Amino acid sequence: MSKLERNWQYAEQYPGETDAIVRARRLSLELGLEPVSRSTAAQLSALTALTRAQAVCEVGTGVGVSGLALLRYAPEATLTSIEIEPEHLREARGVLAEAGVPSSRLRLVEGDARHVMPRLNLGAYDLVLLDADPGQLLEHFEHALGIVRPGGCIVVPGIFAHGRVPDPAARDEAAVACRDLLALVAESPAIAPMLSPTGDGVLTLVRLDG
Ligand SMILES: C[S@@+](CC[C@H](N)C(=O)[O-])C[C@H]1O[C@@H](n2cnc3c(N)ncnc32)[C@H](O)[C@@H]1O
Repeated sequence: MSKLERNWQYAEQYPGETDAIVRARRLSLELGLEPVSRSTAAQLSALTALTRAQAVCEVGTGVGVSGLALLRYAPEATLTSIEIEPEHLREARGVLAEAGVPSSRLRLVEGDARHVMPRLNLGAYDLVLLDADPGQLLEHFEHALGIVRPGGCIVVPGIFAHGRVPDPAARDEAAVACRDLLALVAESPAIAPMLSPTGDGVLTLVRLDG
């Protein structure tokens, strides 16, 4: 194992998780879903604490690993979470209820994010997590940019598309979409981008004022 791989593995094993997140992670893997990694979950928890988040939006609920992480240190926050698969949303509802998250802090929306996001309030969210279909990433990003407040952030886990993005020979839909987003935000005067190798890559985009 190389030094970089050891660093990565250490960072992934470092964060402690609540019992509820551990249970959700197990369920998620049983259902064949890919939840955010441990270190990514820790970053999400810290980001909502850092931004003192009141309103968080998530695209791709899965069964709730990232949702629990987003709410972990944000006692004031409400989570709007969008999921296209009714079965995933049903499991997530159970996971979040069992974890003791009051229903008043949750808005779980069943539907395609491409149709749901345009109905959300503009500039109203402190943090928007995009963790759904990478092929639709650019479309989700355009909507996210509209609903995040200035100074808030958009977080995209899995931005390396299972390690294919850094491989120039990889030209599948997900890798191309991730590369296109990375190129777009690198040029944008409206965004401060931060790329981290956590998990399968986490791209954090701060929407600048103005
Ligand atoms: C990687 S999983 C999400 C994992 C979750 N964020 C977690 O950490 O537990 C991706 C989810 O996005 C959902 N999804 C895919 N396309 C979607 C869309 N257009 N709108 C809403 N949800 C979508 C899938 O059904 C799946 O549950």
